[in-house]
Amino acid sequence: MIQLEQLHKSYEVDGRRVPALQGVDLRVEAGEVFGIIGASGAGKSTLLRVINLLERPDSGRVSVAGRDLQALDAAGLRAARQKIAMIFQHFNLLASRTVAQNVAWPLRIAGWDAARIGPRVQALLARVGLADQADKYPAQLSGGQKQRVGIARALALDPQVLLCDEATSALDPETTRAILDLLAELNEELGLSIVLITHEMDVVRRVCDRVAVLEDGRIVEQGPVAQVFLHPRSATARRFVLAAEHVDEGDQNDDHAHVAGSLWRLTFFGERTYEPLLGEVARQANLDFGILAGRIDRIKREPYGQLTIAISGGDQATARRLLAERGVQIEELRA
Ligand SMILES: Nc1ncnc2c1ncn2[C@@H]1O[C@H](COP(=O)(O)OP(=O)(O)OP(=O)(O)O)[C@@H](O)[C@H]1O
Repeated sequence: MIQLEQLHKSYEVDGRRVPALQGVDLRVEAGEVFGIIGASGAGKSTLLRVINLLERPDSGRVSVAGRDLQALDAAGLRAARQKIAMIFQHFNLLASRTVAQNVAWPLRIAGWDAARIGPRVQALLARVGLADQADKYPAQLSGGQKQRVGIARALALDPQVLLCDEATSALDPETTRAILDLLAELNEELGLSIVLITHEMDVVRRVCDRVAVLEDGRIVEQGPVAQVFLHPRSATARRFVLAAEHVDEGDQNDDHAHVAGSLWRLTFFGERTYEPLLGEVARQANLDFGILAGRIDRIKREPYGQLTIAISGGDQATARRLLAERGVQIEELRA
């Protein structure tokens, strides 16, 4: 669906070239929700804006739905962009227009008849839960409602791709969740491919299928969210995961240094997460364990659990075998 090859982009700042993208290769499949996570200045916005050529790369190829965007003339690019919609952190609504007029905007620009615009706008507003807000002005709406207007406007011309530029960063946690749920529904209902950029791993965990970690204009890690979230390989990915878990690694290491026994990190995935595995294995292997840290939650819809335990006594080899047989992944943090 989206294929980016060897993208390079730099900006000129005070006579110096500042690199923003340094050889990015990325493929997003049709119907996928793809997250790009990175710190401030990593190049996320630049990368997102290259996908619809709002930003032209210095070199590299951009192809969307099988079309090479750089080969299109102005009219061709305008047509292609109708299928690549975008929503923004600060919503970018027209303050002097009503909600309905904001949503109608792309339809008017695309030359729709007035008679078709009204029903289309009503249907879009109903879909995002704003059927009764059509005549309000943006200033009269909450942040979450403004983003819903942004989403309705983005969907107006039936896009194939939705680019989300930190779309929930200005929202509180509850509203963030509601907007992410809406995006997930639209992804499923419409088969819409979504690319979102964020600096929050929790956003990735809730909605994305795959994620790429961007650092200094380069992708340092990418893969399915479960893999990157539960077993991050790069220092950057690890930092984002720890931030999402509200864990201070230094404090945690200090705490664990005072605990006797072996330290294991266990990862459960899928429905097994809720089974009473640990007690059963401890009894069979005749060992004692204490839980030092842990979390049970979901990655998109899949439950997972990750527990750090201290083990003493018993038969560790048997415990290891029994856990592995039950699909639990074991990392030995300390023998
Ligand atoms: N229009 C511009 N002119 C000059 N430099 C720019 C411009 N846009 C981005 N940059 C620089 O390019 C680099 C990447 O910026 P970009 O905005 O893509 O990163 P980001 O990961 O989206 O950061 P943030 O989360 O802070 O928005 C940074 O060094 C930034 O200062």
